[in-house]
Amino acid sequence: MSSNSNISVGLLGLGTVGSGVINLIENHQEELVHELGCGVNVKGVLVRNLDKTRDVNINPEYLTTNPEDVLNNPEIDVVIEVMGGIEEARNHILKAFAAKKHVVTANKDLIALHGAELHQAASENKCDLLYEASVAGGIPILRGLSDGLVADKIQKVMGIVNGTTNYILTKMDDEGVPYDDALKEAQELGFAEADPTADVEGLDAARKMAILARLAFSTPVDLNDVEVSGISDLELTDFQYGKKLGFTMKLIGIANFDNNQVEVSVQPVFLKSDHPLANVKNEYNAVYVNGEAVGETMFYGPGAGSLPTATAVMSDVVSVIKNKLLGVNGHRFTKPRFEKVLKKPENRYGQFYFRLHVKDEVGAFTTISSLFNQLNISFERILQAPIKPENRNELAEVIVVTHETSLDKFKKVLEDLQNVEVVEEVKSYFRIEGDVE
Ligand SMILES: NC(=O)C1=CN([C@@H]2O[C@H](COP(=O)(O)OP(=O)(O)OC[C@H]3O[C@@H](n4cnc5c(N)ncnc54)[C@H](OP(=O)(O)O)[C@@H]3O)[C@@H](O)[C@H]2O)C=CC1
Ligand SMILES: N[C@@H](CC=O)C(=O)O
Repeated sequence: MSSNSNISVGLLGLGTVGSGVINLIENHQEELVHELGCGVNVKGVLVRNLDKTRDVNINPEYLTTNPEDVLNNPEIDVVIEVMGGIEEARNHILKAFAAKKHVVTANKDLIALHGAELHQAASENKCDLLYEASVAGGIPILRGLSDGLVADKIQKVMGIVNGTTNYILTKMDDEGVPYDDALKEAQELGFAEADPTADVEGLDAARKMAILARLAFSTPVDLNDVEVSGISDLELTDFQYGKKLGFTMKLIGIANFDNNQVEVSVQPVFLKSDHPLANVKNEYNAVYVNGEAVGETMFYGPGAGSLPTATAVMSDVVSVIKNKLLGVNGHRFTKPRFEKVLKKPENRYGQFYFRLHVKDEVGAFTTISSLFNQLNISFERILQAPIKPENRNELAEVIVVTHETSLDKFKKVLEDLQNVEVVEEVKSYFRIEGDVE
């Protein structure tokens, strides 16, 4: 320990999250002292550009472009990685462990890909590795799973785990803001990743769902096991039909575990308007966790942004320091309990929405209905409208809302629709969620 009064931390990164961490350390020092019995100091901050104007109060002497000034600084006990990226961050963290420093990170890209390796390195060096901020920003969801619900058997985790896309979808749906403008706002507010493709294509949410599924189900889910689709090619027409049908569009992560089989996906989903997640707006996230004993729980809060994310980082820093002060190794990684078995499509169920462009001719509708009937997929709702008045006799837009069916039947009917002559084009299709169960 650097001294028996204050504890020193070093940061890798001083952007949106790093600045929030500095702010919290400065403005909540009394809370930290009360909780820990000592203060928390910052003794080194790695940045890329020393000349950048920073809106945080940091002694310029502590800024450096040399990672060794943090990783091998004998005064620093805890390294906080908030620089993002994968390879460099991974190397820095491995070096920090080798120098017997504990690590707190907000980096879901890294944990989703190299979590097992980093846990191993932490264990070998008797160091802590904590990453509460990596999933759902300011919501203490990882601690909720690993502490609060640790004695339960978790069956389902479902939620909105990306702030940027939720912000974009809310703006598009509620205010009709065009996609590009809404994305720009989310970037300006510091919610988006350095490359926002990861947000809008669903990859950021997929990384978080992989981390959640591993922790909730104790099975080694990989990023590759998560089926992903994003929001970048959504059309306003579907939002409009959604409104008519009482649905709200959200990017939803779904992870289920039953009979020791797992399924994890991230996709734009139509939520029925009474679904509790339908009213989670802007950068807010919410995660449902269903456990065998506890039943339904919901975790809700800001999923991105400087101070909310810094709160999660600092909760880990406080845990690590408490472990240090108590002289215990708080590294809580346990090997997965269950071998990974992915659920087969015939055992996965959902309700679906299709938007079809159909040739407006006699018998077309009967042909389409028969494709669904052959697979025993029944309809909950059907809407039909001409595409444009001048095309009245050529194409009609048909919206089909099915009852629940298996994923293999959904895939089969989708293929059949794409191959039948009366269907000019399958314009879009989405999963629908009615209940949390
Ligand atoms: N923004 C958010 O709301 C959330 C972000 N996260 C995660 O937190 C991490 C940080 O995100 P965020 O703060 O938004 O990112 P920013 O892009 O705002 O900040 C990154 C910081 O790291 C520094 N940096 C980046 N690469 C290097 C490098 N190679 N060498 C030295 N310094 C480097 C930058 O230096 P410089 O300032 O000189 O350019 C900058 O200070 C990411 O892993 C992100 O996924 C997690 C939850 C929420
Ligand atoms: N880009 C992420 C930041 C937090 O993890 C998001 O928008 O959720």
